[in-house]
Amino acid sequence: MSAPQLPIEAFPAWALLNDVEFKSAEVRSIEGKGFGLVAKKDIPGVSDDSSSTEAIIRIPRDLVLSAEAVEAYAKVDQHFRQLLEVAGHQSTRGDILLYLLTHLILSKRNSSGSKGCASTPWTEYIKFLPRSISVPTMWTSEEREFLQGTSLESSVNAKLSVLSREYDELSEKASTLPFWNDLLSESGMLEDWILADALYRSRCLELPHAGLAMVPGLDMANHSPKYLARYDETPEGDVVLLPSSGSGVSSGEEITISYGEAKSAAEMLFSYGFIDQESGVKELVLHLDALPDDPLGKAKFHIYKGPPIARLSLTEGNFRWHSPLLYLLILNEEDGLLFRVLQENTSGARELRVFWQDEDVTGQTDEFESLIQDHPLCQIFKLRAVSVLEERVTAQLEKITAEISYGATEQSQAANQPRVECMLAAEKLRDLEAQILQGAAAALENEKARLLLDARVVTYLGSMEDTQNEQASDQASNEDDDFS
Ligand SMILES: C[S@@+](CC[C@H](N)C(=O)[O-])C[C@H]1O[C@@H](n2cnc3c(N)ncnc32)[C@H](O)[C@@H]1O
Repeated sequence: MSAPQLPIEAFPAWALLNDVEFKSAEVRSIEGKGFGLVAKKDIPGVSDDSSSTEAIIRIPRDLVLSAEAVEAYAKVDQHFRQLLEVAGHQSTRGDILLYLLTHLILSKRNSSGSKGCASTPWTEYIKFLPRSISVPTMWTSEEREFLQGTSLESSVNAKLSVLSREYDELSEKASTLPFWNDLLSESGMLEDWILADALYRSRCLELPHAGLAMVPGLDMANHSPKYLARYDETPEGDVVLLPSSGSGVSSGEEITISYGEAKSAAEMLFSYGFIDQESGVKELVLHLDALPDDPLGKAKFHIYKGPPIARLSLTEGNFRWHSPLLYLLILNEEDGLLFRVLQENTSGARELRVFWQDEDVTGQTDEFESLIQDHPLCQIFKLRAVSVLEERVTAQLEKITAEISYGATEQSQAANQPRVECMLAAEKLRDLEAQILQGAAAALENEKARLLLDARVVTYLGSMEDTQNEQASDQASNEDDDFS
């Protein structure tokens, strides 16, 4: 059974009952975006004295779903307290997800008349939230195939594996609690966990004091790069939505906020389920593997604690890349990179450590770009990094430009058919990423050509060639000897 929903017409009553002030905005349906906030009168812009700027909406502190609110709920509900004790306290996200899951379950059980956990304003509020969110973790497996060749192909599959593992761990930990054991064994619970994650990802924001949080009412605001409002916390901890510029908002206009100005198309689709047409951010993340036949590959991935990625960006035609890991991946033992397993004197535990030019750099594995700076072969190392990245970019470009068959058609709104909107979102991502990869391939080719002209690289490659020629002639004369 899926959790029941309330019509949005019931929202003003919920807001009134819970002291949420909607002074100059209301929730309305917005074409192609679900619900959104719309100005119900002209809203003046920010005045010079910002303390006199009137809030568009105000949400009392008690309704904000933050780490603090989860703890407070655990104090009033013993079932939730037990769940939090066995499976919570690992991250704010994890605790908020437990709260959302509890409230999704609660909203179903209340409607079927049985007892559950203590009700809160979120028990009703959660019924206004969508049950299907356009983030790719909620796409069907056929719809996810549209992402083939994009940077989201592997990330979405990896995220789904993590969600499934998280749910198994939760069920395992809660199996000692009869109340939760019964509930979590019901069918459809993994889907509710995936829904809770999608709700959190697409609606959570960072407040200056409360930290990561979900704010009912404010989370009805849609995103625009030309946003008209911003949120803040008052000294009392209430959350307010304020006009963000001097020009204010006209009556009937949609009141948008910014979900982050530097997010790439893939990040927007992954977290919010749409790609912002107007965004100028052209960025792409590529996952990196160990180089083929690198005997140190496993050790490098073990010791490197950052994400195994290369970040590519195109800004006004200028290409940049950033990948601390890549500089570690291209170094070898002959260059002066060494791994050692050391034993801790006190605990006896064994620990892997990495050395560069005999210096222990275990704590600096993301600093190899600067660690190699003074090395005589620095330009050679850079050439290796650029060549490896160019190969990775070319391989991705081949994948992304390969034909994929779209099962969706204009009539595909029929049950179980892949949805056209998923196909269109994936196509948009594919086009944007192909553009970035093409720009990257051309720029890396130029960077490689420039490095190949560097005097130190020319000397080094020349000396390598001489050595190879000598070895070849030695081998040839040995072979002559053999035949004589
Ligand atoms: C914080 S909620 C905003 C309220 C939401 N529209 C609703 O109906 O509940 C974020 C979600 O709104 C939608 N959204 C926000 N801004 C959008 C935009 N510019 N274009 C399309 N969808 C948008 C996306 O589905 C996103 O996951």
